[in-house]
Amino acid sequence: MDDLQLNIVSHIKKKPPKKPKNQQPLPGTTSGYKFKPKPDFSGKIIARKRPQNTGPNKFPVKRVEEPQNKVPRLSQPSLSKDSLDSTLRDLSENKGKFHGKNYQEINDELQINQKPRSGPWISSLFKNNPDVPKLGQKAVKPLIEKVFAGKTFSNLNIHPHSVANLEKNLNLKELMTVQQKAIPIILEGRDTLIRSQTGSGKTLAYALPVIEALQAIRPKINRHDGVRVIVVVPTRELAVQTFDLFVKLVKPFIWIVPGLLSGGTKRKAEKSRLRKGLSILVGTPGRINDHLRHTHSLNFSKTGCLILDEADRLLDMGYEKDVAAIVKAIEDHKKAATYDPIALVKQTFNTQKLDNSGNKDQEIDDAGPQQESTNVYPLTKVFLSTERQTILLSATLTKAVENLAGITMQDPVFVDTSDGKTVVADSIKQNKPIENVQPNGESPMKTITKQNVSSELKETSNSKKEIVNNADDDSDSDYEYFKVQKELDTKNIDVKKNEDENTNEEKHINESKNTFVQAIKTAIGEDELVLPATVNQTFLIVPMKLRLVTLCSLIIEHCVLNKAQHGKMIVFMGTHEMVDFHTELIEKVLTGKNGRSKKINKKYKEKKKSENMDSEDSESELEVDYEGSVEGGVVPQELDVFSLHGNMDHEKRVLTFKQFCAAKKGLLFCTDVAARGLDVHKVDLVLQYCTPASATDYVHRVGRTGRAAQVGAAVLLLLPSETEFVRHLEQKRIRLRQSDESQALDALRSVVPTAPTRQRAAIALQAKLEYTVHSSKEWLTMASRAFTSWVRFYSGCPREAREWMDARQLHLGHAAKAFALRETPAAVARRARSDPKLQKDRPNNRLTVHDEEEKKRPGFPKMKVGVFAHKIVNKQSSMHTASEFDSGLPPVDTYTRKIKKNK
Ligand SMILES: Nc1ncnc2c1ncn2[C@@H]1O[C@H](COP(=O)(O)OP(=O)(O)OP(=O)(O)O)[C@@H](O)[C@H]1O
Repeated sequence: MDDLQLNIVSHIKKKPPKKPKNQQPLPGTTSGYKFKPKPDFSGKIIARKRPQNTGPNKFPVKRVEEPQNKVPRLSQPSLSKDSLDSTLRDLSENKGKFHGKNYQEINDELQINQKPRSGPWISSLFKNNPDVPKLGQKAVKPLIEKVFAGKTFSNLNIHPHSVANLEKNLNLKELMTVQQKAIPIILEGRDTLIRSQTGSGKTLAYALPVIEALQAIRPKINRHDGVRVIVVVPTRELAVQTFDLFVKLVKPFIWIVPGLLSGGTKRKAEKSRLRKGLSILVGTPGRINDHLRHTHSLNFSKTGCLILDEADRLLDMGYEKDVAAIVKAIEDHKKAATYDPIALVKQTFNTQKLDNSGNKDQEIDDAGPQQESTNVYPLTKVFLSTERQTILLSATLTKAVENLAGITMQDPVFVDTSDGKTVVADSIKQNKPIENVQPNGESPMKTITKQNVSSELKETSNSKKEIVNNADDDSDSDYEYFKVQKELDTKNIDVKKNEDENTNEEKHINESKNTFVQAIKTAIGEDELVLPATVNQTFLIVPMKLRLVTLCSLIIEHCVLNKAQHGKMIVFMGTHEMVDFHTELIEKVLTGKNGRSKKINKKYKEKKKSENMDSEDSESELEVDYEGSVEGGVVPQELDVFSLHGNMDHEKRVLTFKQFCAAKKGLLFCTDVAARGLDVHKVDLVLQYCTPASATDYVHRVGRTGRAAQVGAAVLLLLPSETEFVRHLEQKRIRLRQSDESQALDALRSVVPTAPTRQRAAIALQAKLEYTVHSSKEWLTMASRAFTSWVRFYSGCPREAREWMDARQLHLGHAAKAFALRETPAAVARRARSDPKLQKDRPNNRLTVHDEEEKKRPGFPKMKVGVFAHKIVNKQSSMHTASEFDSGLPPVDTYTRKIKKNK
């Protein structure tokens, strides 16, 4: 890779390869070093081994006389016969170990003890890089969504206390488009599928009507009644954020109690919270399901509303089993509760009262006299019936969401807010009447069926059993069960329809159902994605070796030099190992602060600044910077660096998120775990350091900026081999502008003022980064781990993404440089293999995964992968999950076994 590498290699006695006699030298091969043509770099010749002081240098450097005591060269170990004998003895006695140390330890020691060569630092940073193509822009007209509706909350006819609370405590006055469209529909009690761009206020669009409907229930709801609303979100941070919003919204209605169940926290505390009772439950699917199995006080018999936020992500992440279990639990608990005649009579009585009066003064309230009148919404009646409303939301829809909608929703409405095709597609034109609960627990619709077509019902129940049995035989999954239920329901509706004299209405329903299906199909089929128009989207094509210095430059430019802005920046990376490594390295090198887990070699900490500081020679100035600034940083210490990924300790994760939200300036390195739903105030730059695996991921990552019509910027860092992704985005109507990569390093000159050019500044910074990484074994291990995880992530990307993420195009030697490593990829991989951390099993994001318990779970043992959607979705999903929680591949041993097998 470079000079240092060659020195290290020289220590390991290698057997010279056998040369066949009279062999002619290969073309492109000189006696000193070998050249090998690389197919990726369009005919360019790449030096595999760099010549040492041979040939003319592009940047002629002045050789400085080497002081004797400054940087000793590593001398070739001379082995006498005796020492060779003892070495061999040692090797045989210690099973491959050399003087009690294994090869890896010796190599690491060499790497750490390796001092920079005296004389000017010769860098290969700007050599042998592939050309950066200039991509022309295609004529793409992005879809635009109007964010604000131009109306106020008082236009919604909601409780005046809510309006006042929104205005005073949340500082929200004007309605957003999605809120204006969705809130009345949700209040009608209709199942709703909502698609609107990131940061467009979807959370409030469902939270507000749900609270409105709950506060209108009389007698007032009691926290011991059981959970009324369940909100399922894919990540813990989003759960915390959503819960916080509910807490703010229920302030005027203190009898409504929201609660949070998110993974990573103590189950005991959550259990006691559940025992006390919750009206609104916000949580991650795994944890909710966990409590369903272990906490008896969790009761869904009165749950009237199920909300699945970021529905596509929930399915992508492989949570379909958990979502199915939650839906099934609601239905089961509701069915079980219908056998309580007293509760039913009470419920029916209350519903009738609401129907008849709507006037609160006449109501009997257990909680005491009422102070004000309330509206009674159809959704309130849903809460008092055995019905359930389902709301699905996302900024991006997938086929899997359509399937989920088909299975879990009844007569749904589709709300899409993108301009030009704003739809509120209704599956029935008239509102579906909400049926009152009958004392026997059946809805009137079913009662009619019972009275009039008893034989039909017999047949139905037989067929129900039959189908359920079949489902048991075939696949025990809850989804199969729901599909069956759905079929039966449709059958019931058909029976009713046949009896209905009004055939015109039936036609009406069918037509409008088609409108809904059509609208969803169009939304998914057209494959068009919408991003806030206020986000300036650009991309930078940067050769592999320059990625790390470019990252530093962008951070300095944005978080340090840019005084006008708030300077909050999010950097998305592929794996959690990368996040950890970059957080520590950037913090150490740029700010000079020590991260949490570093145990830097004291020997190097005590290193003094170079004596050559005052030299006038610009080349040696670079040297000075390189040798002298390992201790301190290059930017002010105020820059706070945070990291967030799924492999972090829960408390640390939540704390980091809150700290980053509260910080005025800051830099967050994260995986895709932060890509969904997170609403961090005033993030003005999103940098995608690793290319996303899909256009959808791109949209959600970019969506962390430019929220609620604020201005933002998004930069996508691409390798020259990844440019196809820009075309892929253009097909989805996303337009990006190419930035000039030559200017991307400009900011570095401000931190290396002695450097005459930006290239020189980049070389100096790269040297500092490399020197830091090679200063201790911990650093080397961390860098190797990050490098290996990235290679695995890249080569394990979903098939669809291979169009732009082709692992065959990678130059791994260059990639190692982007992780500040000077070794060959093979040596890096060897170190990573010897790292015990990588031998561990992958975490799988589940709180309690007891195989035995899993087997006992009703419905799940025979769950088939891909029940929801076709196989590709599942394959992609495993990758999505991996990118968040892990390096992306199975544990090392499985991986190696696979490779061996393939060979
Ligand atoms: N009516 C409003 N007026 C002004 N700001 C609002 C309004 N409603 C919501 N917001 C703010 O808009 C921001 C984004 O809202 P929210 O997180 O609900 O967006 P979202 O559509 O769910 O985004 P994502 O798709 O990324 O999850 C929040 O900071 C929220 O406080």
